[in-house]
Amino acid sequence: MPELVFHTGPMDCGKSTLALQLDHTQSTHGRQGRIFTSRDRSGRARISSRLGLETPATEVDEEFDFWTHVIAQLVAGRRIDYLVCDEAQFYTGEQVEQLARVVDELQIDVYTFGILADFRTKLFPGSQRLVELADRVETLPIGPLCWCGAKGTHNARTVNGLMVTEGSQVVVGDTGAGEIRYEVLCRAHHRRRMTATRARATLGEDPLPFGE
Ligand SMILES: Nc1ncnc2c1ncn2[C@@H]1O[C@H](COP(=O)(O)OP(=O)(O)O)[C@@H](O)[C@H]1O
Ligand SMILES: Cc1cn([C@H]2C[C@H](O)[C@@H](COP(=O)(O)O)O2)c(=O)[nH]c1=O
Repeated sequence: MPELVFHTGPMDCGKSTLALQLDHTQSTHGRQGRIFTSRDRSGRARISSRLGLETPATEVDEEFDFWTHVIAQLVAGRRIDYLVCDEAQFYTGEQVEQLARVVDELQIDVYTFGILADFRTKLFPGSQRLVELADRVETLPIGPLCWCGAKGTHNARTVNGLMVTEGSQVVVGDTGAGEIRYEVLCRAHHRRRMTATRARATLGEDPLPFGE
């Protein structure tokens, strides 16, 4: 049975890497896929992984229609067995519904990848619709750690080093350096706005995971 699968986890847990691995495995076994992304960090229409792998992808903007796109390819005589869809948190609810229709009516597997929630812990619309419609939601097994050593579960946004809880839902960025950056924290430290920088300033150079 074809499936709509949502692979999710916080930033930097290996989603894009898994998307590329999945495409590689499927294509080396003779299956024909199509690759999509939306607002990749690289600034180009590509799936790019922090491990260094990348591959061209079709950019999904707000106007993009998966159903029309796939039908056009099939009508032109091209075969499609599966779709790989990265940064799916940025898709609209309607686009996720189109993906579900592609699975149900065209018997095409759809593998989606994206973060669940934004820096305010609110679900992205695309992710919410995927949780509602997917046949399976898979959480990646390995993820980043909070500075305290606990499992990193929540995405924090920092502006000039300070964690913020207001602003646009979408600001493309990375977990490395930069004026606006992201840091994955455990829930307790996200709730207390205790980033690694703040922990160092408050608790000393080598903060222990207790008593802040
Ligand atoms: N040099 C490296 N060697 C091994 N793993 C790495 C290296 N650089 C990054 N990673 C791993 O790559 C993963 C991030 O991959 P990526 O696919 O970009 O994540 P996501 O799409 O979830 O943001 C992390 O698990 C990180 O530990
Ligand atoms: C938390 C959060 C993230 N984003 C952006 C930042 C990145 O460009 C992507 C996530 O990419 P990754 O491959 O999972 O690392 O989402 C955002 O726009 N708003 C947010 O709140």
